[in-house]
Amino acid sequence: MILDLDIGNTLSKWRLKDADSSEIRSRGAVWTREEWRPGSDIPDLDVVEAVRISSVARRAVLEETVSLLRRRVGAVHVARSAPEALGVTNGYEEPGRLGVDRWMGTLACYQLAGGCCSVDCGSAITVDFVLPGGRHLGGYILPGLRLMKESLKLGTRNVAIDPDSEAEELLGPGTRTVEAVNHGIYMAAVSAVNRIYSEVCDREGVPLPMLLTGGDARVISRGIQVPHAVWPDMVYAGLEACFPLTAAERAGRMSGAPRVPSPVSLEKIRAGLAFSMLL
Ligand SMILES: Nc1ncnc2c1ncn2[C@@H]1O[C@H](COP(=O)(O)OP(=O)(O)O)[C@@H](O)[C@H]1O
Ligand SMILES: CC(C)(COP(=O)(O)O)[C@@H](O)C(=O)NCCC(=O)O
Ligand SMILES: [K+]
Repeated sequence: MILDLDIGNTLSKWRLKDADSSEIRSRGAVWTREEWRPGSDIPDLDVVEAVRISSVARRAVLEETVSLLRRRVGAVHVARSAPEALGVTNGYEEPGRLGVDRWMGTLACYQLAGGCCSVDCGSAITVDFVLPGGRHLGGYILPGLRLMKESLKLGTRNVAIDPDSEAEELLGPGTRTVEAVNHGIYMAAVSAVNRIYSEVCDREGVPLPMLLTGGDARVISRGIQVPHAVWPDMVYAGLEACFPLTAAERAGRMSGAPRVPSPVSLEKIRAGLAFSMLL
C-alpha cells in the first residue's frame, strides 16, 4: 500500500492506495494540531510500503511525522516547491516559498489541462495560474471561509456553511447574525475568485480551465460563474505526478481526475468584466 498525506493548516488528510491495482482503499482526516497515532488516526503502517507527503504545517510537525514514518516505512517521499517541475516554471521570486500544496495542485492541473487556474479552498483560499506552455504566474491568497468567520468573533465559528445550500440562497441578505455572516463571507470568497479569474484571463489574453479543490470546494463551486470542475484529490494527484509509483501513475493517469472543463471565450470573460465595472 501507498500512504499519501496532505497536511494542511486545519486538517491532515490521508489516503491508502493499492500499489498494484492503483485503487484507493481508504481515506480519512485528523485535525493537524493533534499528534499522529498510527493504527487509530491513520492506518496501520505495517501494510505501507511507501509514503508521499505534502505538508504546509509547521516544520516541526513535518519533521516529527517524517522521522516517525522513516522508522517504519521503506520509502518516504516529501514534496518540495521547486523552480521547475513537470514542464511548469514556478512564478515565485523565491520558488521554495510557494506553499507546496499550491505547487502540487498546480502541477496536477497542468498535467491534466495544460494552462489552468487552480483554486484550493482550505484554511486559506489560494488561486494560482499557469499559462499554456507552463509559465506559472504566481497567485492570490485570501482567508478561507472558516478563518473569515472566526475573525468576526460573532459566535458563528462552529456553524459551517451547508455545502448543499443553493448559491442564490447564500448570496441574498441574511436576516439573522449567523446567516448575515455566512452570506457575507460567502459573497467575499466567490466574488474574489470570479473577479481574479476574469482579471487574469483578460490580462493574459487567454481563457483557462478552472479546477477547484479543498474542504470548501463544493460550496464555493456553487458561486463560480465560469465553467470549472471540482477535483478533491488534486493535491494527491500532484504527489502521484511527482513520485509515480504504480503502473497507472507511470502512464500519467491521476486518480479522480475530472473531465477538463472547456472555458468560455475570452470575449465573454471580457464582456462580464466590463459589465461589472459599469455597475
Ligand atoms: N468536516 C469538516 N471539518 C473541518 N473543516 C471542514 C469540514 N467540512 C468543510 N470544512 C472546511 O474545510 C476547510 C479545511 O479544508 P482543507 O482543504 O482540509 O484545509 P487545509 O488544507 O487548510 O487543512 C475548513 O477551513 C472548513 O471551512
Ligand atoms: C497559503 C497556505 C497557507 C494555504 O494553506 P492551506 O489553506 O491549504 O492550509 C499555504 O499554501 C502556505 O503556507 N503557503 C506558503 C506561502 C505562499 O504560498 O506564498
Ligand atoms: K488552501
